[in-house]
Amino acid sequence: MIELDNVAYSYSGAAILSGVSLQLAPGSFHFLTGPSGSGKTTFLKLCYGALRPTEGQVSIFDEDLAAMDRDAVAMARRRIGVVHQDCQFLDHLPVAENVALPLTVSGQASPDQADNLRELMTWVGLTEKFEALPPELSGGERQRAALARALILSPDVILADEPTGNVDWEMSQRLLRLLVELNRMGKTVMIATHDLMLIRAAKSLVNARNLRIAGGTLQAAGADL
Ligand SMILES: Nc1ncnc2c1ncn2[C@@H]1O[C@H](COP(=O)(O)OP(=O)(O)OP(=O)(O)O)[C@@H](O)[C@H]1O
Repeated sequence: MIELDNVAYSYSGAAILSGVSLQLAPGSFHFLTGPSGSGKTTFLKLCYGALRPTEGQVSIFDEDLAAMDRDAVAMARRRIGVVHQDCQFLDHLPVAENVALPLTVSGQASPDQADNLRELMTWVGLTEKFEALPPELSGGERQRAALARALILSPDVILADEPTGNVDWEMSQRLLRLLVELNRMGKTVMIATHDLMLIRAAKSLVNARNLRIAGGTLQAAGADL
């Protein structure tokens, strides 16, 4: 689905990642850990074409990112749901409109999708929050709304950047169960997280591959997780 081959990335000459190779196979489940500032968000951005590698090759759904123009990247992005670390809501729009925003932006809003939106809001447990504004949500509600927005275009791949940041353990487990359920439906999932307890909790639910970024390279995470 997504493949990185010997990828390097630098911000204005400052090297962040080098020699990174990975295949995200259909239906796979990955955790990505690493110290703060090690490059997890950068790695996810390379996976969904928000950044182009300084060296090496990124392929998204079998297309070489280097050969894709903005429209082609935008089309591919519709198949990748991203849960951003900071949620990135428009605070003046009700939660349901924020969740539906990818539909509106991609010109796909239709009456059918109103049902889809309702179903999704129910699935993440936010039926009561349709009309609420984002600042009125709790941390866990924000994270679930961010997940719903990432799913509104029925993506094949879900990339979640700290989806359980700032929520309690019960909510973390609830979010994990939602992501595992999506994986059981056949979706490819990658979760970047600092939360090693979450990774341990996932062991009984899903056969995940655990990766770690350290010293600018991507490695298999140790058995100590
Ligand atoms: N737009 C940018 N311009 C310059 N440097 C950046 C930019 N974005 C990130 N960086 C730097 O790149 C490095 C990796 O950042 P990144 O956000 O990928 O790390 P992270 O592992 O996701 O961190 P955290 O766990 O704290 O979210 C950091 O040193 C960061 O300061």
